[in-house]
Amino acid sequence: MKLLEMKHVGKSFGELEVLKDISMEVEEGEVVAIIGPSGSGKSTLLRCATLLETMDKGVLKYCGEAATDNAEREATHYVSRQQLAQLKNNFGLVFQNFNLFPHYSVLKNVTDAPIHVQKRDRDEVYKEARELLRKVGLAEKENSYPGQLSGGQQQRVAIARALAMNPKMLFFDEPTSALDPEITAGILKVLRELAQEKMTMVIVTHEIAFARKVADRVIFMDSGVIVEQGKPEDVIDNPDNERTKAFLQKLS
Ligand SMILES: Nc1ncnc2c1ncn2[C@@H]1O[C@H](COP(=O)(O)OP(=O)(O)OP(=O)(O)O)[C@@H](O)[C@H]1O
Repeated sequence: MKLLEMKHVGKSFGELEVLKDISMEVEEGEVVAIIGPSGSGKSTLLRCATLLETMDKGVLKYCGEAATDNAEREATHYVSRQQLAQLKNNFGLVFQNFNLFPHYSVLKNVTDAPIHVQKRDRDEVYKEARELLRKVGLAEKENSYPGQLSGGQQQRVAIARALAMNPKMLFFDEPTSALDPEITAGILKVLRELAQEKMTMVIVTHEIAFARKVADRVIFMDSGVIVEQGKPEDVIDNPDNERTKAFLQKLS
């Protein structure tokens, strides 16, 4: 089953055309890494996929259900606000800067939205949240505040918080770029465990080694288009396209 479909997506900021006729799909259970040079449109694509940015053109679907009501390639109209809120329940988001509530404890950061937004049973949410904190290796930290944690620990709280909403898929925007390599390994471990449990994930990353280790499929973007995509061993180790080759060579 396709959890995410984007067809012929276009997005400009003023004169700057940032996404040019992008089409991509994500299958249930797949881990997709999006790589590419700075300014190639990776974050904008992720922001369009997660309804943080409106597209100018194109179709967006979650689990076959349209978030846009337009015909392909015509101006985009999103479904109603209420439907949008429901569609947002399909996915969780993890950002580079963690976005935790500084005045909430770790446990409250994880439980707040399931209780107050999803209106789920309090006891059940607390039980699940403690299990999630154990899973990301932070069981001992439930009463700490974000400011008392390292960057890597904060990022693991952010992952637990996203998982607490029971999403069908998780989107990550540069989850490790604020972290040093040793701490990145801890995040990689958590993501690999999630991948083993068949959590569907889309990860925008600058880190090619990270993409290679975690992704089933790598998408290389340049200047607002998808230039090449496939298995990490093909796209990263054996790219077909000259632009991909040039990008990877520059990094090595
Ligand atoms: N809200 C905005 N208003 C105007 N221009 C924007 C906005 N958001 C992004 N851009 C521009 O769109 C282009 C693509 O940005 P985007 O952040 O999607 O690239 P990226 O591939 O994620 O880059 P990076 O790897 O540096 O994060 C850049 O030129 C950026 O300056």
